[in-house]
Amino acid sequence: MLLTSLVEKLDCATLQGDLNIDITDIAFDSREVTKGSLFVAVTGFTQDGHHYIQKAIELGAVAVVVEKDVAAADSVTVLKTADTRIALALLAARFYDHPSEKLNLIGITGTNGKTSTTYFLKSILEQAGRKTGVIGTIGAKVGNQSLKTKSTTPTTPESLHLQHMFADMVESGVQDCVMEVSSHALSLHRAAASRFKIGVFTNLTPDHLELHRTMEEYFEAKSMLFDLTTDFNLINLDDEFGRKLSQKVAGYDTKLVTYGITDEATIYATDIRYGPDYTTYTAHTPAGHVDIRVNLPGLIYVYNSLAAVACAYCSGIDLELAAAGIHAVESIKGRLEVVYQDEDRKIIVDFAHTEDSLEKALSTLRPFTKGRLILVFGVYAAPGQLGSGKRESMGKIAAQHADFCVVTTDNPKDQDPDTIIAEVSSAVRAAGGQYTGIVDRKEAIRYAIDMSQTNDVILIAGKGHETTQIIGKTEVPFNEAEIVGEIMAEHTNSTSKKV
Ligand SMILES: CC(=O)N[C@H]1[C@@H](OP(=O)(O)OP(=O)(O)OC[C@H]2O[C@@H](n3ccc(=O)[nH]c3=O)[C@H](O)[C@@H]2O)O[C@H](CO)[C@@H](O)[C@@H]1O[C@H](C)C(=O)N[C@@H](C)C(=O)N[C@H](CCC(=O)O)C(=O)O
Ligand SMILES: Nc1ncnc2c1ncn2[C@@H]1O[C@H](COP(=O)(O)OP(=O)(O)OP(=O)(O)O)[C@@H](O)[C@H]1O
Repeated sequence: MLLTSLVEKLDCATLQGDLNIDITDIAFDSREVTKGSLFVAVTGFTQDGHHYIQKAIELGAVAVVVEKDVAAADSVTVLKTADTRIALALLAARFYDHPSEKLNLIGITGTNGKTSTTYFLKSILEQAGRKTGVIGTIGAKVGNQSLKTKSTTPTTPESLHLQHMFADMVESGVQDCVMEVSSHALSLHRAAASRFKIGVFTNLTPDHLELHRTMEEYFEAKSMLFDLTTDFNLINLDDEFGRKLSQKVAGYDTKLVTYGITDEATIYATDIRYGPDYTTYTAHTPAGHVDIRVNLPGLIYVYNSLAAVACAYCSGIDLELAAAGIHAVESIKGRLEVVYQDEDRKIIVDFAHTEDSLEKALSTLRPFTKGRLILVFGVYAAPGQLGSGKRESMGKIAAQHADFCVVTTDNPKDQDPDTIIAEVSSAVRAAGGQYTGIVDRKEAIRYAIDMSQTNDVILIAGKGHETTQIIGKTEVPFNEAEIVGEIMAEHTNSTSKKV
């Protein structure tokens, strides 16, 4: 594509060089530059792409987009713009011919529930016979086929990769794409230049405050999705920030549809009944009502599946198909997943890693726990005041809702595990909880299993579907379902030896 056509809509100044040159590819990482590329220099958190311009030119870049004044060889064209992350998104969308506009693109944002809602919605769309793409924490998929991505690809990929994925989906005949949109992605403009038919807001509770600093900033970041939607803004009316958002977008051209468990919402649930491993309810929409059975326990799965029903309604899908789609989801990896069960105990793995989700996971399990509720958990949070706040609040929730806590590591990264555990344990103690601290997460799980008795339920919270722990800069394999299996096999062997 000619550079002049690529930058047609970009607000930029030409500092040097010719615009009538052919651009064969775009890169924001010098290591990925190929001959004929346009290199976009991004100012990062740890590095500065402007320092890699020379490297990019050596690898074949013929043009560079910058946001700072830099010296570059006369042989390349240099364009300057105010924000290169925004420029990257606009250029990528143009390069791939605006693929998001050719999809029924549904973006889901919120602190919790994005992945689960995505699972339900994908299943509904497939029941309706539509070829569906998914982009999120579980990777990028078309049907059951995973798209190739780097292991470091975030929940919401960088704009260049995102537009490439959309283009591949369009080419392979995908009609609907369901995508998790993180607040990081919105703040860093990864989704800018994407057009969403539907935007969904699940909820907002404290998380990621190392990036957003205050809840207000976090809310503003999440709200950015609703400036990118064209047809429907679908918002959880029972969430405090959902209400605030619905007031904010009420005057927008995009239609506001709310969901919740009171008939104040456009789409709402009644007759909710909970079982140990399922939930049933009736979903009411302006197109009629339908009985829903979700194969997961708890109110949060009423909300997540109701959000999916609401998307189905907005996409013109028959409500019976929506119900069938939700019923077809047998389980979700790492979401209240029962990884072991015998007549004595039940062991559950869940991705709860915020105070709100931990409280909800424990309260969901409590009514179906005849013995004790034993919690194994860790807290990863930024150093300093913000991090300490998260450790304190999660420790308090744990003490209030679990009968015994085994405090361990989550992803300690470069922070001292003993300090993290001491901070969490002190919050558990202050709230009157029973606990022990064990740094090694596998040993912590073993401790919980060893202390468990008939009718106890063990909840291992924080890692969910993840299969590694990040300790220092190293990713160590850590598959909780397998680890529980190993420990239980050792138990069975030692019991049978005694017999
Ligand atoms: C904190 C954060 O979001 N970081 C993102 C940010 O990285 P950064 O600013 O640190 O980049 P950097 O390493 O400083 O490099 C700056 C620039 O120099 C370039 N560079 C660097 C080295 C080199 O040799 N050559 C070169 O050109 C880099 O490609 C980059 O463009 O910009 C990068 C490029 O745009 C992103 O890939 C990277 O996301 C990383 C992978 C990440 O882990 N992000 C997480 C925190 C994230 O986004 N999480 C959300 C939240 C999920 C949730 O809800 O839990 C997500 O969507 O996954
Ligand atoms: N609607 C909800 N409200 C509160 N907590 C929830 C809700 N849905 C799920 N959770 C909790 O949050 C955890 C993560 O759920 P899910 O993966 O669906 O959210 P997510 O938004 O994709 O999270 P992340 O951005 O961290 O990947 C679950 O394991 C569960 O404990």
